[in-house]
Amino acid sequence: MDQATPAMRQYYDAKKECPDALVFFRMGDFYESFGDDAKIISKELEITLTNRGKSSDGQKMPLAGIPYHAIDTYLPRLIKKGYKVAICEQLENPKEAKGVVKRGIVRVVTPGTAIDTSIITDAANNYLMALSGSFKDKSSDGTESGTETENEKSGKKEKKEKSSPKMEAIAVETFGISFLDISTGEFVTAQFEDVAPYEKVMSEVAKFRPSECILQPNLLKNSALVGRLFDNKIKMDAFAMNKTFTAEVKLAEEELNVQFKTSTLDGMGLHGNDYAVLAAGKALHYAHETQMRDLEHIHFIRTYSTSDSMILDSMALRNLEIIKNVRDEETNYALIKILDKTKTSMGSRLLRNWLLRPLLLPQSIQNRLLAVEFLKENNLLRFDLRKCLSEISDMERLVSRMIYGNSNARDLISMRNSLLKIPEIAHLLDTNLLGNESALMAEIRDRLVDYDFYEELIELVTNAIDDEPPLTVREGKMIKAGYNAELDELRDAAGDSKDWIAKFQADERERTGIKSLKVGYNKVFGYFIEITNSNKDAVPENYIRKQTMANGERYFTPELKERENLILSADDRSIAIEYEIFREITNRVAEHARDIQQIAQLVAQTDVLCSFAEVALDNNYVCPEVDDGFEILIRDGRHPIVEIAANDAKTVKMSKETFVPNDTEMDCTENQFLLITGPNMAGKSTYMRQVAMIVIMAQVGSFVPASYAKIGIVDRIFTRIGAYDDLAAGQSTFMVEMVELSNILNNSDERSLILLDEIGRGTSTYDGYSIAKAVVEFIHNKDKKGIRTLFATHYHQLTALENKLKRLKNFHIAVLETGKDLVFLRKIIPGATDKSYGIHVAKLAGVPDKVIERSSEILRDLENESMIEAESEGGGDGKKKRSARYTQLLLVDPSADSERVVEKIVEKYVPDPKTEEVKCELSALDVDHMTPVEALLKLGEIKKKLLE
Ligand SMILES: Nc1ncnc2c1ncn2[C@@H]1O[C@H](COP(=O)(O)OP(=O)(O)OP(=O)(O)O)[C@@H](O)[C@H]1O
Repeated sequence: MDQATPAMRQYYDAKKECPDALVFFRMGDFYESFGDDAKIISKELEITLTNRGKSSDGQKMPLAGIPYHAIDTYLPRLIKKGYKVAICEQLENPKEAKGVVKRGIVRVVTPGTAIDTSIITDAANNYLMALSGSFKDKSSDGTESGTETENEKSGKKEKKEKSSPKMEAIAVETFGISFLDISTGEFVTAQFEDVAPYEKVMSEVAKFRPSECILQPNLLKNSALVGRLFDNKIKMDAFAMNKTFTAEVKLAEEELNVQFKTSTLDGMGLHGNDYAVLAAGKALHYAHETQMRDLEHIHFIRTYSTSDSMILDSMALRNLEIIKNVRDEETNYALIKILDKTKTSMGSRLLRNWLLRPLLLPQSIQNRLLAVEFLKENNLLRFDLRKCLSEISDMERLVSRMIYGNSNARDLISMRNSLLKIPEIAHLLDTNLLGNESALMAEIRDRLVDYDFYEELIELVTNAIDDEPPLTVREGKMIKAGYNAELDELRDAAGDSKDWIAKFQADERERTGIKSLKVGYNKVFGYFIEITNSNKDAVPENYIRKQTMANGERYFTPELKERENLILSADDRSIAIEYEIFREITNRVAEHARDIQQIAQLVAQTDVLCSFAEVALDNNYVCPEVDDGFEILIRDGRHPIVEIAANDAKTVKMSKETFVPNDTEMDCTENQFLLITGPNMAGKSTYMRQVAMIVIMAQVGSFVPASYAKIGIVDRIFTRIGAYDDLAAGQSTFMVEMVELSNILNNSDERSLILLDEIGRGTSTYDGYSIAKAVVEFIHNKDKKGIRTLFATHYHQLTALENKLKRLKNFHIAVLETGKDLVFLRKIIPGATDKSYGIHVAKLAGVPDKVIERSSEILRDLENESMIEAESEGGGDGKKKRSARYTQLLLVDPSADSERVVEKIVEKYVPDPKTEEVKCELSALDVDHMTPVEALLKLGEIKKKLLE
């Protein structure tokens, strides 16, 4: 290292300071990296690896360099792959004692702290997650391997949850979790106790979708937890715990107090919640460490609890396709995509937050619903509001960029234009709110009216910044004429200089007689006189050669050089002044960060509510009634996604059937447990999901796809749908099913809504059936009031339970057998069915005929042998009973609506005897051997027959 250049030494100093980061070292117009960093960068970015200088052991150093202006292209590629990058620049004080340019780390970029627009997407938050906790590892010797906890007795108690046996091996006793989005300033924290880590942590991860997680070191021993975080592509690292737990908590508390300018965290609901404090403190510390500046826009931390809103765990989010669809994990055909017609990124982010946290208080839900109703009814207002909203930029992120010093003059213009719209929105609301149509919209209006600071900012930016400023601050020409006297003088001088140059060119042409003589300028050579080769003989003696070209020479004169110095120093000076003014203005805006963030939230709310109104109109949704009761009444309910997908398919002329609406009637008395049977592909899962989605939409404050809906508050939705394994946690498909089931059985109560789809199908028929039956009985009898449950099954014998369990009702999805074909009616009707038509569906799916025929044969044998004995209730001949019940279900006793559908389908599909006869006659004709007259006579005969 002795032979290393000063630059190289500085590089290694930076590396020491940030050993886990790839260091990008600014050298002139390039960022360079050396050694192992260079090798990684060259490989990941596919750029050439060269060698430079010598390291301490005399070897050449690998070097990788990227042009500094290309950093925005290359950096995101590394960050998205999970790397941490330290950027080294020339520091403010450029000269060291011996005239060496001093460079050092100016910022560190990591996946969870990136603010660059090239890395993060507008419509989503970018969260850093911090996780602290103690856990008992009972899987080995039964000793606790977590941190010693002096404060375990303290803290807010979450709803106690029982962990499943498998989970106990890694049961967390207490943990703190914090999420920080430094691009918007959003900061939240929570503490949970006595929970199974998978469910709680993973459901928070599913909601916040952090890009990076810093963990208390002991948690890294929890391989199942780490495995799941890894599966979610989250960059993980341990945070430092250099002192005892108590001392670290104290430090975290101090850091938070300094940030929020408080002396105690009590007012923030953090008192005694040591793990939450530790997680929040570490997240904030990490943000400071990477950003290396004050983070004034983080001025508040919200302590939350999972019981503040409906609990939607990772399974519910996945199974109900709330944020992403199951097929390709994208937002297409996910509920969020259908509800999100927002005009601003802030609105889009808020909508996501609302959707992940449906409300529990009927009054708060009612407030949102009334606002949606008001906006839906006032078409002109909604149109005008949405027009205003579409002109508002992402104020949250703009103000953050100003705080980070990452903004440009265009950001100031965007901020000004956005602020200009605020009084317009307030005015629109004011003139349209005549009475008490919507308390929420009135509150938004009143709060918007209260702000007046922005008038001054609007004026400042309007007076100072050009309406179409350049992209980069250092290009100059962003400050308007007349704003700064010195700048105006310098610009005048530059203008004079232009005249001077023009005159100089004219004079020289005359003096030399060279008509093509030209005075030009470029960044490398400055001002020059260009003479073509054919005129070189006429060049005067006082011209000094500067550069040789292919077709001529470039010269300068002492006089031209003197003018050049004058012009360039004036340019430098004016750029410096412009930059100074720009900094002053962005600082002024940043001083109002807090107010701007609050305005941004009000704008976001207006945007989401307008979006709900728009969606309700477009899709014919209705306003649900929401109350504290236990009823769920839905008339003509539709699945919001399948309905849209069906319509989309129709518009592109793919044959997709029209969605068939269905009713739902649930309560905690007679219709607490709906046991749904029906053939494969009939629509059982779709129906169950649609009920849950309507409940979620209603509690979010959105209108719902139905003609009427009344929802008794649900505080948690449990789903057990579909089959998949969790190899990271060492669990088979059936094990996953049972772990989820145990979570449901242990933690559901009368306020829950449970969706169970084909419980027990992952094991032998006998085991599966036994489990399914026991589960039905358990849930039915669990709470005094009963738990609202939708249970789909192919174990038809379970339907006999209707006679035993008073709150259980059988329903089935009707189908119609027409000869060999099966028509899906998609209509749920009371009663049970006992056929799955699995072989029909297999045939539809293209399973070879041989297999289909053989399956039918086996099925016949099995039915004859009665492989699974029918429940003894009812007795009699199973087969006979089955077909009798089936016919009865289709043709007798369906609800009025069902009747209509059945009639329609029968009309369409059941063959008319007359038509059948004609068909037979037609197919028997040998047209090749008929004369035209015979054919015409036959046609007349057929026509007559049909008209009879
Ligand atoms: N009400 C409906 N209207 C129109 N199409 C529907 C309706 N319900 C379901 N479908 C269509 O039927 C398909 C199958 O539905 P679903 O998966 O709910 O059936 P299932 O009864 O749960 O089947 P399985 O028992 O095989 O799991 C859906 O993908 C959807 O396209």
